[in-house]
Amino acid sequence: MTFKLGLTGSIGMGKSTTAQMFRDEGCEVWDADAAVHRVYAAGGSAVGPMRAAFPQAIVDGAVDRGALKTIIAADPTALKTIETIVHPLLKQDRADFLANATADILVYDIPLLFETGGNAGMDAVACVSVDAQTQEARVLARGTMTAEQFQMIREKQMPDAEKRARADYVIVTDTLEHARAQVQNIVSTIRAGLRNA
Ligand SMILES: CC(C)(COP(=O)(O)OP(=O)(O)OC[C@H]1O[C@@H](n2cnc3c(N)ncnc32)[C@H](O)[C@@H]1O)[C@@H](O)C(=O)NCCC(=O)NCCS
Ligand SMILES: Nc1ncnc2c1ncn2[C@@H]1O[C@H](COP(=O)(O)OP(=O)(O)OP(=O)(O)O)[C@@H](O)[C@H]1O
Repeated sequence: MTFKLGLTGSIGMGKSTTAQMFRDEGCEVWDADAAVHRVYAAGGSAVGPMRAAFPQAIVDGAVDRGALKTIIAADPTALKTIETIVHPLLKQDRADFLANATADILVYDIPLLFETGGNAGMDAVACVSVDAQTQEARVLARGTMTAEQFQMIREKQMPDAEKRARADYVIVTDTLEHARAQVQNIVSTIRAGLRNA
């Protein structure tokens, strides 16, 4: 039997770092942000429809994320249009992952899991969380977004408190050691359940 665990959390809360910890425990991970990178790349399935909607976002045959962020900052409705184009294209990528997966626990790292109703297809959901100041400091330290761009993205996401309330597991990402211990606990609990199923 295969267990599907959704992994979600607001921007910069530590999803990617925590997803790697699940890989270290032998889980296989489908990463929605990485899938977006694949469809945006030259030759990717998003390039044609994105060119039609936002010609200025195409640079060297690929969707350019810097250009997209400028477009989103100038037009608050642009992100919705992008989602309408991109989200259906991720379905094939995700189906390919499932068809090739062999691990007992499959982790779906999806920032907008609750927002898109994707939690319905999961056996359980884990949410990464840390205090708002740490979240902002971590995102701005990456140097890929301005404070305004960060606030705009955060406002479009379900509040952290609501995500935590809806999740089966909350992983506090205050330190790497603490997060890893929580991941190991979750994996042990799920594997014990699989053995007894
Ligand atoms: C907004 C974009 C240009 C920012 O690119 P950038 O490389 O700076 O950031 P990255 O892609 O790593 O995303 C960082 C985080 O932003 C948040 N985020 C991204 N897209 C969205 C969105 N549509 N709504 C709310 N939050 C979002 C997530 O928490 C994500 O983990 C990019 O994320 C994008 O094109 N988003 C639209 C596609 C989408 O909906 N992706 C979400 C995964 S399903
Ligand atoms: N448990 C942790 N302890 C300390 N630092 C952490 C922890 N988890 C993540 N971080 C740090 O926080 C930053 C953001 O982490 P990460 O990229 O994993 O977040 P994310 O949720 O995937 O981000 P985004 O939603 O923007 O894609 C990184 O600099 C990472 O090193």
